[in-house]
Amino acid sequence: MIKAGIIGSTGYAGAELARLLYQHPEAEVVWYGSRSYIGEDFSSVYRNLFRMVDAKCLDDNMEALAEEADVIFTATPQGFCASMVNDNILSKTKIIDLSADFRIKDVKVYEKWYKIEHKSPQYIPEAVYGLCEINRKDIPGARILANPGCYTTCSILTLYPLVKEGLVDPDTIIIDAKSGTSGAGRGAKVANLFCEVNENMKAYGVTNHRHTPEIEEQLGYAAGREILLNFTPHLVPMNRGILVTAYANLKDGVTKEQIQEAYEKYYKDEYFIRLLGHGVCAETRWVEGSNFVDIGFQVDPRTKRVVAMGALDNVVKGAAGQAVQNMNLMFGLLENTGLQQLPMFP
Ligand SMILES: NC(=O)C1=CN([C@@H]2O[C@H](COP(=O)(O)OP(=O)(O)OC[C@H]3O[C@@H](n4cnc5c(N)ncnc54)[C@H](OP(=O)(O)O)[C@@H]3O)[C@@H](O)[C@H]2O)C=CC1
Ligand SMILES: CC(=O)N[C@@H](CCC(=O)OP(=O)(O)O)C(=O)O
Repeated sequence: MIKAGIIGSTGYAGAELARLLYQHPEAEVVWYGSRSYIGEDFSSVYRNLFRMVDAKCLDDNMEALAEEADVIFTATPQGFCASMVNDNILSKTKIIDLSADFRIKDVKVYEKWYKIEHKSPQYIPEAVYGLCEINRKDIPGARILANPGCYTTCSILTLYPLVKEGLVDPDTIIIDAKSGTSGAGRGAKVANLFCEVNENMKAYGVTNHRHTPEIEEQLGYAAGREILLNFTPHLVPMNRGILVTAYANLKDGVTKEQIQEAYEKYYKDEYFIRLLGHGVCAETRWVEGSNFVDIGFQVDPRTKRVVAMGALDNVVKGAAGQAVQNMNLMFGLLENTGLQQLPMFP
């Protein structure tokens, strides 16, 4: 059994990790880390796991946890993992970080967009960006695994084959994305109060959302050069779900058949990517609670653009599910072990 510790287990991403790992046949949680609930029953905070999890919340002492765990998940705010990681911890355990601390290779870019000083830039070069469908071969050997963001996972997977195959002009990409409110975490914030979110929709982070450089970096690797794009997130009154609608100019003569072929080339054998085909719109309700990403597209012959659409559950494939998928790869398990939950509906 893989012994797993969760730092930040009482947040939305951490609690989803607890749910998924409870159902995982090859892993057990040995540490439910928290900051505000130390000493309280984990299942009194998350009663969906009442009578399932019989454990008290512990602190966030990663040194002590490293003695017990084969892998530590840090489902904590930006900056926490980078401020804690050290050689001693890494000599004893692996880290899967759900924050952005090790996602961006250029520390100056991280510090500019996140507006915090990176406390351990020496570990950035070795960290592996854990977008399994694209970086699978690098994941098994990782000591520090940077789990991609929720918007970024959906945006990159939706556009990757089109950029990699040179079917679109990468300088024309516009990503319009929507997220359910759990994407903002459990911490109390006025902007996330019921009356602020319910019956409302709004864009935020326009031209400056911190996921922009992460998407640009990864799609830049696919394009073979630096790219700039527009990414506009929106908050919508749902609990879970990310929907990406991405636009790009097609290169001359590119057909919908070529686009379909590109998606199939990269994803036809991917368990977690469901290709919907031309003319089918991805919907968040069909992936809720699962680790699936649904991708559809439509070519507009009038404007010579493609509109590509992706949907995922932000706390599953966008966070905890992808983190477990990465753990499976790091420990030599089948990638979908413990991750075969079907989407729930209604
Ligand atoms: N929510 C989502 O959809 C996604 C989240 N992520 C990332 O996952 C991480 C966690 O996000 P999320 O679960 O939404 O956040 P939450 O605010 O819901 O939870 C944060 C967790 O971290 C703990 N925590 C808060 N501040 C500190 C601190 N200073 N030191 C140590 N622990 C602290 C909290 O403890 P306590 O509850 O005890 O106060 C809680 O367990 C973030 O980096 C986020 O960017 C990534 C993809 C998607
Ligand atoms: C709805 C909402 O507020 N979403 C968060 C992003 C989700 C997240 O947790 O960020 P990472 O994926 O980078 O870890 C935001 O826009 O800041």
